[in-house]
Amino acid sequence: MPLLQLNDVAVAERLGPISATVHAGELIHLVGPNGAGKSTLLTRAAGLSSGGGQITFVERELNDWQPTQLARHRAYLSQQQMPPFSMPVWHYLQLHQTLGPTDTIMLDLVETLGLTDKLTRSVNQLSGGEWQRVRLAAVVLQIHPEINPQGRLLLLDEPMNSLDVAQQTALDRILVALCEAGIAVVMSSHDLNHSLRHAHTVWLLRAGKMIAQGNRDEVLSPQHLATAYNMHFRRLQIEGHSMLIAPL
Ligand SMILES: Nc1ncnc2c1ncn2[C@@H]1O[C@H](COP(=O)(O)OP(=O)(O)OP(=O)(O)O)[C@@H](O)[C@H]1O
Repeated sequence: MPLLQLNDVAVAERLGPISATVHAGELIHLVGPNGAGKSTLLTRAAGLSSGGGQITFVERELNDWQPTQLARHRAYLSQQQMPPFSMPVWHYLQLHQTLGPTDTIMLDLVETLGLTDKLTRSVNQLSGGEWQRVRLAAVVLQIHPEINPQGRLLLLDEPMNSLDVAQQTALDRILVALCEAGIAVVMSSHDLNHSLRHAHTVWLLRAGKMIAQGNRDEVLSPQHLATAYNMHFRRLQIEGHSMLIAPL
């Protein structure tokens, strides 16, 4: 039984119709050119925008969920925005925990994301990458299986934005651990080589339509990518890894 089922989902003329499924523990990368509809699809899947088609989440129509109940089951990270307020990092993180005594888990996560020395700093005095990591910690805490047994789904709009390579790797490890614990993750990305290496499933969008979905090796083929980006890609094998190169 899918965790999330999208049936002919559309948003005015901007998106769709798109049909796709998300299963527990699946790591899905949503890729495609600028304006393809990735953010629009994520807001629909998060229940934050409306439009045509039907979305079922945990066997119930998404429209039927109460916002507070939905917030216990899925977390959503929008694209980077600077904080419009002043508040210590630790306070911002505590606001996002829905259940139980959680300090140890919060501190572990904060350490993994390199934020331990930023806990008392105000969120509006962080660098762009530090604020992005605080926002990521907050949504991970919201659906963390050891804090919130109802957590099911994490939707992330370009989560790697502003993160250096070490922080990207730390986030990859966190996402793998969440998936192993049964959380499904759907994240948009512009880094095709990252998706080729880490995604379980790839959804490739262009102009609001899903042009391919499924196994990363099949979806991220030069043929599909040429359709999506109007560019010629080559796939090379380097030290056992498949890599995409777009010649100039
Ligand atoms: N609020 C809005 N009102 C009208 N059109 C919008 C709105 N937001 C986005 N669009 C349009 O919808 C289309 C899809 O936008 P969306 O932000 O979902 O794309 P995206 O794939 O996330 O792009 P990017 O990679 O640039 O972040 C684009 O043509 C965009 O201009």
